[in-house]
Amino acid sequence: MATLLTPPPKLLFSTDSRTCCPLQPLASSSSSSALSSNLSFSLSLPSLLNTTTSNRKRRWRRLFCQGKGATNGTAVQVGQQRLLKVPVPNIRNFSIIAHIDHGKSTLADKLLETTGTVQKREMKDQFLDNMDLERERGITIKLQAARMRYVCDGEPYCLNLIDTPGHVDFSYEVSRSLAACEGALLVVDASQGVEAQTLANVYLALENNLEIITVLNKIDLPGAEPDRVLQEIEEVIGLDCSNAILCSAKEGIGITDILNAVVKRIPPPTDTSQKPLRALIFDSYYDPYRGVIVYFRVIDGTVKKGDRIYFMASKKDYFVDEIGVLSPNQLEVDELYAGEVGYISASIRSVADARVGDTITHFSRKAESSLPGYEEATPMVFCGLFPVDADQFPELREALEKLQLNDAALKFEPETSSAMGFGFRCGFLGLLHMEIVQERLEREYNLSLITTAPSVVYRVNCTSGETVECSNPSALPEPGLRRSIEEPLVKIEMLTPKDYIGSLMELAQDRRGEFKEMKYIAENRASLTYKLPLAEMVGDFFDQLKSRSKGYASMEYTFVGYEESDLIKLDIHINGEPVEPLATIVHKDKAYPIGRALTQKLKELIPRQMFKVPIQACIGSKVIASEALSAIRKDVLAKCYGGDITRKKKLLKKQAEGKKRMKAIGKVDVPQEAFMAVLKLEKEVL
Ligand SMILES: Nc1nc2c(ncn2[C@@H]2O[C@H](COP(=O)(O)OP(=O)(O)OP(=O)(O)O)[C@@H](O)[C@H]2O)c(=O)[nH]1
Repeated sequence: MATLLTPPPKLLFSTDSRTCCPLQPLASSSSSSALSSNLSFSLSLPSLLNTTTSNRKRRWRRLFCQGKGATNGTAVQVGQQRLLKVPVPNIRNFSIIAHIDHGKSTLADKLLETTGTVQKREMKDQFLDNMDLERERGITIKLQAARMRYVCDGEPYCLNLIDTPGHVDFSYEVSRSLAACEGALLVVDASQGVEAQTLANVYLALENNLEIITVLNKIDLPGAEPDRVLQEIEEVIGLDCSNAILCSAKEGIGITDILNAVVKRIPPPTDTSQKPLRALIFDSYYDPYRGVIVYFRVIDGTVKKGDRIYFMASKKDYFVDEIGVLSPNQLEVDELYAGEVGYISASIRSVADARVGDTITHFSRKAESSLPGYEEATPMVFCGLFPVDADQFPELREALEKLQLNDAALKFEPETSSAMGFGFRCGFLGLLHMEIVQERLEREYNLSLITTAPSVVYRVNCTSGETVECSNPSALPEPGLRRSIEEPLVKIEMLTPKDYIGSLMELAQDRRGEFKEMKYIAENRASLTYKLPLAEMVGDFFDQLKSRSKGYASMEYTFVGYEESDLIKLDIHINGEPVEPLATIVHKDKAYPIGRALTQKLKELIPRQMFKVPIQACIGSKVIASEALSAIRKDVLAKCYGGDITRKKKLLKKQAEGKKRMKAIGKVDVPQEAFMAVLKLEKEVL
């Protein structure tokens, strides 16, 4: 067994990136059939390190046996370059763009399978969706890339596929991965047609001057209407659909047509290997053994192992420890050239140092300018995270620090709350990002958490002329110190069948939406555009949109800036004392209904005390809603049956005085369930 665990001969892999496809078993001739055979040796050392020992043994054994079989006569000539040359004109870099659930990941899987990049027995659904969470939710959260080999008209090609996340929260990542490509497959569900994110993603692709190949997916479904949907694409997006490809990713129909179209219609990268290095980072993740692994596309120049590289936005420099391609497992090579896609490991400590969109260049021969489009991650949605068990605070800190290594967009700072103890105020890109982080904390780090209602970042213009950003109502400057408050706004586009237009307009108007435009994009479908405060959207807007349209409407939003608004801080006082964790920033017009709902809910949830407890919603010192929790009363008259009335009055007076004293010194403990229930209510009402 020990022999099986010795590393495989490195010669099994070519070390020239231009010829970096793994060695192929040498069939009787070097014909294209040999070239198109499956990648038997697509394992790299790093990918093996990521597997369990028994898995590793099994994989080594397979590799070893295959290698042995090969040297025994039929297949591989180890050590000689018997490999496919892939010159730059034979490289195609493309991405798949689609609305959520239109079949992007399924199609990516089929492409990998058809090109033999992943063998059928290794195939599990959504191969590129690595995280458990992604598989369970059926959505792509992190980007993945894969290098495929395909022979078209006897000519071998290297196709680099970059899978993109489909959710609006990650549109920056989508835009960067598109910037790394020359073309894109636009996948549209033949039964559903154009949806909000189809449009948003197409616009991103057009901005990046990509060649777009239209693919109608799910034509196997009985409800598929390819002709109608093609017409819709032509009318709404303005793309010529005469050469659109009909496909069923599930049934494997039309997959070779797609691969041929990628080769024939998407232009190859331009060969700018002589220029100083410029490589665009389109993804990065943290590996506990090797530090950050950066996925990038070389735009100009070349990069090789041992080079000293420089990140132009983070201004940090590193030596390249390892460089390779993704096939889709990491496969080490010596050098990568302009036009190619690969990964680098350079002992980088945190993904924040190698952010998506940053440009890699050589330390000694820096490029004149960085690649355009880099943006810092700005969290848009904030919430407080508190451990249910206060002892878990250090674990929560550690878990957040670890997650942050892998997620440059996650921001957090410690927060203390009288009701919930020690916790963190965390910033996220959007609601899905927030849910993912919460779920990963609970699942991967075994923490049980209380989450406060999500809020947004307000800009407070103070009387001193200073502007402060505030995401926490309790940190809002006093009314006397602030001149105005600005809130973030988004432009939201909803695509809906015409039957639900009224109901969605009502929803947007209820949420302080400002109507912008309505257009019919097809006979039965309309697009509604509103300008809406982000704070109104972070609640249950998306759920409401789905339930009011029976699931048929879709939406997409973009941040459009800050605007001054009539916002106030709504405080909750219990027994005359303000309870900070229950304070919220709300629009003046909504303060009354929210105040009423909160006080009523608290009345139900706080246990009765020995004295009367007023529960009030206040704006500054003005009470706008009030409820009273009646006191638990001991029947002090029980024992004086038939007694004199003055005796009874005396007893009642004494009781009333006692209660008054109790009230003055009494403290009401608001139970944790009350906080949680109120936070839930806040999410619903806001
Ligand atoms: N009938 C049928 N179902 C399909 C086809 N392609 C995908 N599906 C199904 O559609 C659902 C969504 O597919 P995914 O590949 O996860 O969609 P996606 O676009 O990657 O979704 P996100 O990662 O969330 O953006 C899955 O249940 C697939 O099995 C197809 O050609 N025919």
